[in-house]
Amino acid sequence: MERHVTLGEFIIENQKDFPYAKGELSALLSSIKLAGKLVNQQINKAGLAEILGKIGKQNIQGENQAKLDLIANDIFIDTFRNRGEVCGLGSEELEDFIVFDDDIHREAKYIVLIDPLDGSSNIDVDITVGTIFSIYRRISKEGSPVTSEDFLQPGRNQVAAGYIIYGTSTILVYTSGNGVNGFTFDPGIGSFFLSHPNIKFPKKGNTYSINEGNYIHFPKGIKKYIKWVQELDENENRPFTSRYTGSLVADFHRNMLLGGIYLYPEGTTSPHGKLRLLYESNPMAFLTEQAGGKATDGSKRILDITPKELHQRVPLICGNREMVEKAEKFLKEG
Ligand SMILES: O=P(O)(O)OC[C@H]1O[C@](O)(COP(=O)(O)O)[C@@H](O)[C@@H]1O
Ligand SMILES: [Mg+2]
Ligand SMILES: [Mg+2]
Repeated sequence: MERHVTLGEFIIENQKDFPYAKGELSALLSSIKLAGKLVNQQINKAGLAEILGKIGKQNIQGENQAKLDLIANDIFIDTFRNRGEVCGLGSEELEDFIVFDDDIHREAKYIVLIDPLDGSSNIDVDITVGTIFSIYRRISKEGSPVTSEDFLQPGRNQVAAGYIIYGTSTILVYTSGNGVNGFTFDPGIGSFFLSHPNIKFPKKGNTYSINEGNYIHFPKGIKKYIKWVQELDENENRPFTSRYTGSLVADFHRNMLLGGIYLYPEGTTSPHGKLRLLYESNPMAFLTEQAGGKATDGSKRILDITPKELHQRVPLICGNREMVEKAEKFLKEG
């Protein structure tokens, strides 16, 4: 019988990829695995536990926070606070960075940025949502105060990134710079098992994911790209298929497995698009590149953008390399 590898075993087995590793990154990935299980449990019973709906308050982005946004946020903060791998955290649901300033955490090496619940508009209608995470090694010396510089590193410095998708099944997908792997949660056993080894974008894709409801606000190049994907050309498998769920994690996961492109461009009403660089675009860009795809803001590599603030937004175009380059070409021509 084929041996099913658990996520825990896989993390330990792959620790050897990190010459300086003393196990903290492995422990941190295990903390994320634990928090993911706790969030999954809440989501699965959301309709029964009166944790659907909004809390009647807005987060720093001006979005009405869902109860599950905060529940997921608290689960991750408590998990990191109770374990010693993280010295600082940034979250979509928190106005500012959190620094865990106590004897244990002050010596910790890692900074984590999270989108505790991605696709919040889909929570109450039972459509797939997710959690997105991004991990950096701090720049400041262990034991010294954590600075904003530790948080505002370019995406290319990420040591690991991934997401947990709470869909038909719950899957944790991550990279630590050595390919992308996916692990499916078996609720009967309570463990994640390797189900999607070494994920790569298929050679060709023919799915595009964009909120066409914003069409009038899009730059000319994006409007032209949408027209182009909808034209008939059997050689190029066009027209492409449109798929957009309103959950970045869900659209990204599908496009990475089946081939496709996700676009959230800038627009007249949102000059920098909607998605946040630190806890949405950077982790997805790291995964994209590790799976053989491309991720840009329309011209610049996402991972080379130097962040200026925690909730900074950037346009995101990511997916099959060929498809992204086509969109960039239309944008350049304008
Ligand atoms: O409704 P819109 O404007 O198309 O935005 C949908 C996009 O916004 C997001 O919901 C933003 O993420 P949050 O739900 O974490 O705020 C993405 O998941 C999704 O792709
Ligand atoms: Mg999000
Ligand atoms: Mg969110």
